[in-house]
Amino acid sequence: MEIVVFGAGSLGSLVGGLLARERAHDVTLVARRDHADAVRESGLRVEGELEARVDPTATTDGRELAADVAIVTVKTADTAAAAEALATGSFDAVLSLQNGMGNEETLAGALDAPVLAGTASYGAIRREPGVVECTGLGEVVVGARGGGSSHLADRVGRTFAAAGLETAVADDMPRRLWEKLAVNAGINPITALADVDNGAVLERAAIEVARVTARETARVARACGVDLSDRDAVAAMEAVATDTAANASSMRQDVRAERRTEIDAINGYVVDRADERGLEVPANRTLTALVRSWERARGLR
Ligand SMILES: NC(=O)C1=CN([C@@H]2O[C@H](COP(=O)(O)OP(=O)(O)OC[C@H]3O[C@@H](n4cnc5c(N)ncnc54)[C@H](OP(=O)(O)O)[C@@H]3O)[C@@H](O)[C@H]2O)C=CC1
Ligand SMILES: CC(C)(CO)C(=O)C(=O)O
Repeated sequence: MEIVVFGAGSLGSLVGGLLARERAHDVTLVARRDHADAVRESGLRVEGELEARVDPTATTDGRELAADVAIVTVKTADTAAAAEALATGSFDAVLSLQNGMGNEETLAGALDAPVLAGTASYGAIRREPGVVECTGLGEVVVGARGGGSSHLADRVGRTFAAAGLETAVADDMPRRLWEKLAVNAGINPITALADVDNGAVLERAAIEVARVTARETARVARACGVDLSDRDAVAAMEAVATDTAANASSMRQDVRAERRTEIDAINGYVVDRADERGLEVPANRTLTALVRSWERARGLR
């Protein structure tokens, strides 16, 4: 398969690197200049939980590309710009592996190609130009963004699995996206604001905040017509906090690097959907306000 990875930073370099192993697929990374130059000069090194040395094509120009599938791995604030660039190209399918909500809608609004939904629970950090570390093994889940079966999702899922990525094809993507949202809503802002590893969310008072946040998210999901119980949302959040106990969440990494976070697409999304339906979500509202204050104070919004 010909595969474009748009936004090859941490996750995109890991997924693109794994797909390029043994030249299984023809992978093009769309990356920033330093990373693209390093990959062109010396290839891409995957280290950590998985190891590989691969030679994908690398470019800084995401316009007018063509491939079987484009995988979008930019941060949520960059999705609209990614969609605009991808709209100049030609793809059989476009797949978002981003966290947060609204990415698929943004992509679908700008693109003629069908847009698939996805989640990734692999952990990745781009350590230096040309080098990405896999900080945790996980799974990629792909499926039709509205739920149901999809031949395209089956094809993309088979491609990922054949390249050795742990992959599932799901017919309940709306529920899975809301469950992942509950996980990120519970873990990310707490770890970012308290500057702690994911495992600390399970301790003392933090766990109550994380549980309430996940429950509120599940209630809003149900109001949006998605069958996610409070119990499943809390269980998913606690399982991920346990499995990734030693990880620094992506929002904590953003705060440490003084970058704008994905709060708008995570807790902020829960607040917006709750407001539309007259629901109270005080934990999500408080966490959103705190992270936004931090961003505002640094001129990031
Ligand atoms: N990292 C992880 O372990 C996981 C991440 N995710 C999700 O995946 C998404 C990506 O996260 P992550 O990989 O950590 O983020 P990164 O910031 O590491 O990667 C995104 C990369 O895309 C680059 N980029 C943005 N726009 C363009 C463009 N137009 N052309 C070329 N490059 C571009 C960014 O550059 P710049 O920074 O200069 O803008 C950055 O290098 C997020 O939604 C995150 O929540 C999900 C699961 C795990
Ligand atoms: C699953 C989790 C919480 C892992 O750190 C994540 O998705 C993130 O950090 O954004």
